[in-house]
Amino acid sequence: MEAGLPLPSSSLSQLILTQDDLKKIAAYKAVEYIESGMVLGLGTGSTAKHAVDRIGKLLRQGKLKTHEQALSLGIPLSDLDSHPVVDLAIDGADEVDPYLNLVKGRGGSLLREKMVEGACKKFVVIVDESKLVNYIGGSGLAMPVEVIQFCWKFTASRLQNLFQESGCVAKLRTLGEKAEPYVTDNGNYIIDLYFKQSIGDLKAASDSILQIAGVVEHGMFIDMATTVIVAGELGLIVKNK
Ligand SMILES: O=C[C@H](O)[C@H](O)[C@H](O)COP(=O)(O)O
Repeated sequence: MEAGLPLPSSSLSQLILTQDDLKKIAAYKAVEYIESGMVLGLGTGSTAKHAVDRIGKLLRQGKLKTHEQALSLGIPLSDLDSHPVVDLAIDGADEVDPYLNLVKGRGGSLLREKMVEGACKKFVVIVDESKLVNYIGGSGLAMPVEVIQFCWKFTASRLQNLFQESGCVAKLRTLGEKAEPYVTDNGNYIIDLYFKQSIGDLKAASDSILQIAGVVEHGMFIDMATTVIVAGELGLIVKNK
């Protein structure tokens, strides 16, 4: 589907939609939350990309206005040093649980996103319905932990031991045939944790992970999302905290 604007929810079931179409529909819906002059936090990934494209287009059309010089897409860039309070962040996620807790970072970005999204007044998450899980880790896919390179095997083993009861397996994230370690935009490695069962209390799990020296940050975004927009075959669902 060539989506210009998202279709009304009732129309979605009459079309064959790809996963990328659903991501675009969720992203365009989130852009409706933006007002001129807001300080925005924009994430990375295939879903957030649609939101960034849409914002760029609206700026170029003059439908959203800013007071600053436009950069490549017409979106002026800043950082938390200059704008410590962000009005609205829009970003994708890898998992969303029923309480709107998230897993992020399967694309390699979690630390900077957590800093920005932790500083925002509203955090709107955009996902297609494949991202919904019953519990964090429930997809069977990775929960990433960013660690410093020094003695990463030691850190990985401590992480795995922490969640032994949940059948945790910790793996260094690698790239390509040579299996070179993936290096984050902060120069760190990522240890991906795979769980066979729920890890239970997420806050307690978070605290335990962060207490390990060598851990920089993890990909659980607990109690941070204020709204989650889910696009599925049957339409759009907006879940609010
Ligand atoms: O590491 C990447 C970010 O956390 C992304 O927001 C997350 O992986 C979701 O990406 P996508 O929208 O491509 O599924």
